[in-house]
Amino acid sequence: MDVGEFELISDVTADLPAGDDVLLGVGDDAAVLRPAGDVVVTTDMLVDGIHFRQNWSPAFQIGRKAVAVNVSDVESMGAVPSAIVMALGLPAEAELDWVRELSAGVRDEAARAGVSLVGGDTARSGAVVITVTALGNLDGRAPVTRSGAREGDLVAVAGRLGWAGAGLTVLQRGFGSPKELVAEQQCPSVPYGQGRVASEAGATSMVDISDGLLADLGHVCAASGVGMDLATSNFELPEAIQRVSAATGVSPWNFILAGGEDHALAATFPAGTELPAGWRRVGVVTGSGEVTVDGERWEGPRGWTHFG
Ligand SMILES: Nc1ncnc2c1ncn2[C@@H]1O[C@H](COP(=O)(O)OP(=O)(O)O)[C@@H](O)[C@H]1O
Ligand SMILES: Cc1ncc(C[n+]2csc(CCOP(=O)(O)OP(=O)(O)O)c2C)c(N)n1
Ligand SMILES: [Mg+2]
Ligand SMILES: [Mg+2]
Ligand SMILES: [Mg+2]
Repeated sequence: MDVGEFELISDVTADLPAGDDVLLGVGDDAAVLRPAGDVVVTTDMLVDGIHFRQNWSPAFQIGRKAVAVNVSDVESMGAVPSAIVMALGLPAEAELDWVRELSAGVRDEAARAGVSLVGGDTARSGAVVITVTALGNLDGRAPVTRSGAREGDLVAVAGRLGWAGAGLTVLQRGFGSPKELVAEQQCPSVPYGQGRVASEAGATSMVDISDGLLADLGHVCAASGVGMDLATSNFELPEAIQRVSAATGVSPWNFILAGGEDHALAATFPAGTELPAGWRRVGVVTGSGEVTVDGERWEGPRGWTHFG
C-alpha cells in the first residue's frame, strides 16, 4: 500500500455521519456515547479464507458483511443498535482502492443498520482480518437472552434461511449463480429492527443464526434447559435453493437447517402469541433437551464449527 497509516485512517474515517448516541466520534483516544439505558456490546471478526474469500466477494460486500454479522448479535438481544468500532488488519500488499471499497461497504451497511462508526484500529497483519464491535441500547427493556425459552413456547424465525449456505456451496463449486444466493453469502440481509419488535411482542429467548439454525437453537436449548421440535412444513423452500439442491445433490434441508450465515433471528414466544409481521412459526419448545425435526432425531449436519 502506497499510503501511510494515518493517511489510510483519514481515508477510512473521512466525514463519518454521527448518530444521536454519539457525543464524540472518531479522532480521540476513545469515542464517547450517550446510551439511553443499559448497553449491549458484542464482537465478531471476519478472517480472509475463513469467513470470506476475496475472489468470491467484492470488498464492498465484505465491508457490509463485517457490520451485518455484528449488528445481528445486537438485534438478537432485543436491543436497538447504536454504534460500531472496527479493527482492520491489512497485509502490506493490500490495495488502497480495495480498502476504500471495503470502507464504502462498511458505511453502506452501517447506514442500513442505523449505527455510527465511532472508532477502531488499523494495523499490518498477515491476512485481512476485520473485527467489528457493535453496541446497542436496551432503553430500559430486559435483554432477550438464550436462557428464557420455556416448554410450550412457540419457535419463530424472522429473515431468510438457507440462502447464504446455498450461496457458499455455489461459490465453492466455482459458480456465480443463482445470484440471489451468492449475494446472501457475500452479505446477509439482516432483518434490522426485528430484534426490538420481538422483544416488544414478548419473546422469551432469541438468537441470531450464524452457525446454523439447529446449532444455534441448540445453544438456546442448552441455556434454557429445554428441547425444540421443528416442522419442515413450516419453512419456505425457495426455488433457487431447490435448484442448487437438484444440481449438487445436497438436501435443501442441509442449507435451511444447518447452512448458517443468514443472520436470521430465531426467537421463542409464549404459546398463543400473535406473531408480529415478519415472523414465521417454525416449531415448538419441548422438554426433550434436544432439537428434533418433524419429531425425529436429525441425522444430518447441524451447523458450522471453527474447530473440531
Ligand atoms: N475469545 C473470546 N473471549 C471472550 N468471550 C468469547 C470469546 N469468544 C467467544 N466468546 C463469547 O462466547 C459466546 C459464544 O460466542 P459465539 O458463538 O461467537 O457467539 P455468536 O455466535 O453469537 O457470535 C459469546 O458470549 C461470546 O461473547
Ligand atoms: C471462505 C469461506 N469458507 C467457509 C465459510 C462458511 N462459514 C465461515 S464462518 C461460518 C459460521 C459463522 O461464523 P462465526 O465466526 O462462527 O460467527 P459467530 O457464530 O461467532 O457469529 C460459516 C458458515 C465462509 N463464509 N467462507
Ligand atoms: Mg461470535
Ligand atoms: Mg455472531
Ligand atoms: Mg449470535
